[in-house]
Amino acid sequence: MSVAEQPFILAGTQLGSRLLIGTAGYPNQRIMVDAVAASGAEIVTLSLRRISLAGHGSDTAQLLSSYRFLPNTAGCETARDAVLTAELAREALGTNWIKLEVIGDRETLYPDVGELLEATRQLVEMGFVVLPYCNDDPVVCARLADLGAAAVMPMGSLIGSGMGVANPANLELICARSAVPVIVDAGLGTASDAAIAMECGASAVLLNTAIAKAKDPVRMARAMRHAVEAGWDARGAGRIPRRGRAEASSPQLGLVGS
Ligand SMILES: CC(=O)[C@@H](O)[C@H](O)COP(=O)(O)O
Repeated sequence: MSVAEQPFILAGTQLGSRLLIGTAGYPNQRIMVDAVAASGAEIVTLSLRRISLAGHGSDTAQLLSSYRFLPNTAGCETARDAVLTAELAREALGTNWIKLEVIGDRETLYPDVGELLEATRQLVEMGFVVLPYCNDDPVVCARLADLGAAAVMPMGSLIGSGMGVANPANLELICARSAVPVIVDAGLGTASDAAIAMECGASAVLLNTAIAKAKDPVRMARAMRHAVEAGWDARGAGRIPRRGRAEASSPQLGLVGS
């Protein structure tokens, strides 16, 4: 079944696209808007720091008003900060969906797992739809799902690194076990990385830098759209097993001399 035929259900909402994209770091707003359109994404992330709370000017939220917003708690380092940021985002954007980032290390931007679990617990209790960015660790992902996260968002690799899916074996394990959708978030650098994430069994991918910092962001957004669809279809189609020997792809029987 192709992407178009099989809907993606996230927190009870049916979505046609399995690509979520970030809105930061584009050369200018026009390119950002065109890239978002080319990606086919329905959900865009917004950092609260970039939303105009004053409600004037062509801020990012106004330009993207036809999309579903996923505010994120980028820059938060404690559960307390993240909960406060989520409450402000709900007020500013009128959505209870939140991409939860609680960073534990400023150099690697790795999550602080303890604070992340605590923030998830509190936000779920407060009625938020929580989508936590987390380590590619099956135990952490299971704990987040147990706490009521609507999806888990394990890292492909370090945010902004473009290193792709650093640990496909972990990702396959997470996808095979997860009770909630798995959205691979961060580190994807090009279209093949997005396809690999989907082939590992992810329900969707979230990315920003690979598109925003590409030489041609609109073209890369289109490539990502196709890659996510191709990866989903390939996963559904079932890949052939890897073999350490050749096997003729054309039948040999009946050939003269065989
Ligand atoms: C947009 C967003 O939410 C980022 O914080 C996210 O983690 C994306 O990472 P990349 O920029 O590596 O795609």
